[in-house]
Amino acid sequence: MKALTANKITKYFHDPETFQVLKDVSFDVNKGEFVAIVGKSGSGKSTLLYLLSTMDTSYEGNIVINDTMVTGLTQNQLAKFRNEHIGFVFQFHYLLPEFSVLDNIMLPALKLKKKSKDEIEARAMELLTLLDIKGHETKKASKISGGQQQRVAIARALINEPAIIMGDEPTGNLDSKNTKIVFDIFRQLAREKGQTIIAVTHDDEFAANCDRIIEMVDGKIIY
Ligand SMILES: Nc1ncnc2c1ncn2[C@@H]1O[C@H](COP(=O)(O)OP(=O)(O)OP(=O)(O)O)[C@@H](O)[C@H]1O
Repeated sequence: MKALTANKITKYFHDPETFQVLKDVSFDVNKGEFVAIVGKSGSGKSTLLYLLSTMDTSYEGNIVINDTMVTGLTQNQLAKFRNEHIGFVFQFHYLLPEFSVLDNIMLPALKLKKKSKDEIEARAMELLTLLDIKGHETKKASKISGGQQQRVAIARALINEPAIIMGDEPTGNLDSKNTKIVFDIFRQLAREKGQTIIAVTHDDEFAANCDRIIEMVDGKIIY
């Protein structure tokens, strides 16, 4: 079963001059697959992930996620779709700095309103334990280290049990011990819960242990 299909994705940037950043990119990702996107700096990985995550809607081609054609949806429809189906871990994790670690993790689930506040808090505490950040839950997000913030962003991405988790260098700020913790969590989510993981990474070992590697060169998939 397909979790995501990208069909003939082409994108241009026009500043300072017109430049084709993605060239007719097509691929599928299966449900429960753990995929790494690799390639040299500037090859278009982050741009592609940004489109797949539905945050950027200016491209040609189309994207289907969980049987929904997301290309063409309105911004309101996309915001709702993202909160329900996609978890994000981006390089700049966009935590709310003045909110506590716990509130940051709980927020997407409180917005979704599918579970009670107590259930959401219990799940957030489980994630804190899993990611080895328990004990920091009442601190402001701005008052913990970069690596801890990264793990809070991962917990936040997982709270709604999204069908797809997308990460741009999800382990970029982490030491090898925490990289392994995060990798193992992703591995387990894909195997046991059928969640699909798509991660842009520069970490060769991380990529080599994924189910599949998608390699980009100059805006095209070559492998
Ligand atoms: N907003 C933008 N306007 C114009 N050009 C851009 C913009 N964002 C990215 N680019 C250019 O598009 C190309 C691809 O960028 P992208 O960030 O997708 O690469 P990447 O493979 O993710 O690189 P890295 O591994 O360094 O993160 C680069 O040449 C970059 O300079």
